[in-house]
Amino acid sequence: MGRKFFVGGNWKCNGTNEEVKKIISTLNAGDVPSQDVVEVVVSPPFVFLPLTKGSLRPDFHVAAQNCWVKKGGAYTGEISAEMLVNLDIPWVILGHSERRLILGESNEFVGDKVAYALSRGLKVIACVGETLEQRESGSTLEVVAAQTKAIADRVSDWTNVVVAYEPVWAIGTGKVATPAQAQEVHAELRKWLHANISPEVAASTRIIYGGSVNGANCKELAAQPDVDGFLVGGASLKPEFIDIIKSAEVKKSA
Ligand SMILES: O=C[C@H](O)COP(=O)(O)O
Repeated sequence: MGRKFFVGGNWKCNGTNEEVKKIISTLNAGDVPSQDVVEVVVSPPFVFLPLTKGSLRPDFHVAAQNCWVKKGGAYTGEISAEMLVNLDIPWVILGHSERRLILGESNEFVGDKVAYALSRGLKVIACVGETLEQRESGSTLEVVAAQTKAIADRVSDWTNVVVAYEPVWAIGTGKVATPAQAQEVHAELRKWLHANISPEVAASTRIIYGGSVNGANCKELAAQPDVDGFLVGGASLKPEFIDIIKSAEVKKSA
């Protein structure tokens, strides 16, 4: 089953109103492959979601960077899945390592969030990935399997899930995983999905890579058989994001 290349841009906690408008106009002017070749989703901070949704080209989609774990209510500072649905925001990023590590989101909490967001009709970019310490101690696969299992325990339909493998040591550090390192973990994750969910889910679920992806390293990473796209942080704020989207062409010609 063909997996459409997926490029997500996670703007994280960056941008002013003016800067966001500038990023959007750069994206809108970008010459990129068609939607048949690549799915593009950008994720501004919550406050810029309406502006982004309202002015972004129609072939690019929008994601929130997080949402609450259950129905909204007395949860000060949170944004519910229902609110995102109400604003017609189709995607949400969940389990980003910055939320796991800085805000203490556990595997189970992330799993609950993924299940709830899917139940409300959102599509989810679910992030997994090991720290440097975990990699150096040889527990990378164990860590990403446990993170994925917590989601799998709560989710039966994977149609609307994209898994983002983001080694924490590569995020925002300029220290990108080598294509071989990324391929190794992606292949293992796919094997895990095959053994623990189904061959169909393993074959159809997109596993994207995140961590210091830029215009210069994206093509080599995209050429790896189990790399189905990217979740881009820093470079998604820059014009080179267009080059990263274009790396989808590598897959087309593969
Ligand atoms: O969500 C995106 C990742 O955290 C990657 O961030 P980065 O491209 O700035 O390393």
